[in-house]
Amino acid sequence: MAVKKGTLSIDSENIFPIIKKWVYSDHDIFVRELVSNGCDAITKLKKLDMMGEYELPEDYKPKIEVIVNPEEKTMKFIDNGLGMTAEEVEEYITQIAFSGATQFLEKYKDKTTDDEMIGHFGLGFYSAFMVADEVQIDTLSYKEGAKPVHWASQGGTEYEMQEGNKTTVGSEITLFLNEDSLEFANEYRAREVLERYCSFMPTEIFLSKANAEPEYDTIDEDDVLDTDTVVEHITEEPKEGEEGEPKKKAKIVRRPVSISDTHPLWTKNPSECTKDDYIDFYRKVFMDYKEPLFWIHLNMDYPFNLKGILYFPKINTEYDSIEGKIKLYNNQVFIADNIKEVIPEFLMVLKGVIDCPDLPLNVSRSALQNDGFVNKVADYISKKVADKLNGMFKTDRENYEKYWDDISPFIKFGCLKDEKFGEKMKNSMLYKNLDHKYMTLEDIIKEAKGEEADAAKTEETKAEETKTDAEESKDADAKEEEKTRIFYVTDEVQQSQYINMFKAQGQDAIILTHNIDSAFITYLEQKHQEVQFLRIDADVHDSLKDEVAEDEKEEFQKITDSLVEIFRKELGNEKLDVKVEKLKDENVASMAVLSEENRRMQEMMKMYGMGGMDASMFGSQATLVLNANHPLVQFLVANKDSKNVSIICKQLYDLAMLAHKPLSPEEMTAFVKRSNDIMMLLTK
Ligand SMILES: Nc1ncnc2c1ncn2[C@@H]1O[C@H](COP(=O)(O)OP(=O)(O)OP(=O)(O)O)[C@@H](O)[C@H]1O
Repeated sequence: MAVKKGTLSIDSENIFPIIKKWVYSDHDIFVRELVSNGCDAITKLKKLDMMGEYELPEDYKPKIEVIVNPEEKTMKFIDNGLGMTAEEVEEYITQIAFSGATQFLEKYKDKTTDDEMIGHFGLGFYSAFMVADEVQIDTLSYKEGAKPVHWASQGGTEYEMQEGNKTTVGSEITLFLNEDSLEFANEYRAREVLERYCSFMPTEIFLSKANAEPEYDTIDEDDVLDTDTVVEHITEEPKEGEEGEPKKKAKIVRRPVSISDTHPLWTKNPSECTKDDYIDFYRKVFMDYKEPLFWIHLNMDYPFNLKGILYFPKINTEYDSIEGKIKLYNNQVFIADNIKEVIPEFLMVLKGVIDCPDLPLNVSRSALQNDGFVNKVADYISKKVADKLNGMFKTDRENYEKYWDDISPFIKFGCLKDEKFGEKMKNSMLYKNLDHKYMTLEDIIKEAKGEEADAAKTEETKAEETKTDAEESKDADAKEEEKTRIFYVTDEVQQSQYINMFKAQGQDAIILTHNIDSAFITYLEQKHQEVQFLRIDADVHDSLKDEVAEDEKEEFQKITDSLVEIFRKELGNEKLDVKVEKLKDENVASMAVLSEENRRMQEMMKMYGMGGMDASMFGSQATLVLNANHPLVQFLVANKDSKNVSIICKQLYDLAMLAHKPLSPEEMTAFVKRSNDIMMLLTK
């Protein structure tokens, strides 16, 4: 064939995505593109064989070789696929964005059922020019009588093509790396990139360094395979003092190890995979020594093709980063990690692999976002996750409860982020109560209603007889609006005093200690208008106190007024909120409550960095609750002029606050000193 010169032609319709692709991609993706072209070429050749258009040699072993040569600054990609004729090179390579895959599929679409081709866009090959000054192709087509072709281009719009000297069917692409990209001629760097993109490609991939000294292994003679190259047979005599026959060994050229696992676990039928398979795969892919809690094997053919495995990792502490990793593949070719357009955001805390050949991944990410198909995929994934969790809730409650603390932050995040997921999960959400028993919201509402009814009953029966009709209908309206109050604990240690009081009265609360819970509580209140959540120190629950009898009310008011006055004076705070109650728990002299509304407001201010502002602008500080049943409080009422009044008031106040929130350093210092003073009194 005579030397032929020409000009690269550009299919202008497709130029736009090319530019985007250049802008959006990492430089090392050329490796993925060239290896996947080789895979495609092999797939095509196998198809031709299946269809009787070509006969593969008996010993055909599909493979891609990648050879780096640091001295010559080159990188080669060699495949034994179908190769190209000169016409094909011209058509597929020189016309950028005229993909041979589309034509191939078009031509054979009725004869082959599945579309396993990776490339569709006709752009990948040119990514080589991101790292190479010159690219050469040496190729020999499978077609009878085809002549080898040598093609070279220096990245401009010009190329040169002539007859080549390749003798085996397939293609060899040589990149003459540019000065900025010499790293890719380094074997370790090349391996790193290959492992990143090509670990699960459907063809075996072997990396080597040109002119490297061969490496050898010595193995038992019995283990030698036909494919091994034996360089020496060795007879090992038993060591001195050891009995036995001499051992027959063989020194062989080290067997090449493929970079790719051509049948990754996700491509298998879930019924064929064992627990160990899943765990091994997890460890290998995510380098995580911890065992995942459980997993979901996604396997869908219709209406789109999607396979994958999602793992729920163990999250040890609240401080562990809960960022997961979802690797996205397209026909076993790695595309990217954590593509948030495809994978619902809340699933990003999981680890896993998803292979979806139908995704339009060669377009820009912003286009993905609004793609209806992509949204469907995301919906499918989150539906599957919800199904799995609901299934566990119903049929494997024991394990579900065991995992709950680990998985609940993620599930709650999912509910907040994804309306449909929240809807699907709503009956499988668990809440831990004070006895660390897991309950559903329905159970809790029932329980809370029962408790409220009990507490109110005694009062009602007393007042019932004296009620007029008008009063009764008013009561009914109020009840309509009355919400079921659910108390919760955010810190079991800090709030232990309240917990004890609750427990003593057989009152329950739920434990919500994760960061996400405050947002989740608001979400629950929106979804369940009939309930209201109150932190355990937000109010004195009716069941914790005795009612003041009608005939004692006047006297009680007097006591209250005098206590308010004493405390305000002794603590030097005219605005101090003081409330007097007859608490059932006789061990509690004082406690603090902060209304739920005020506390949420203060927390919000803190979150938005407004901590320095005066909290009282948004509501009062905590209210001091004094137990009128407690002797210390009774002492104060009876002995207003005692010299110990001040010390008792301050100590009661600090003790109440201590169980409610951490004291400031100054408050703590004063508290410790005062405690010592009190002990000194005992010595007198
Ligand atoms: N190693 C190869 N063996 C045989 N044909 C090849 C090889 N590399 C490229 N081709 C041909 O050149 C065409 C263009 O390749 P290119 O990588 O530019 O695009 P693509 O693989 O079709 O699509 P994508 O942009 O998605 O990679 C291919 O469709 C194929 O027909």
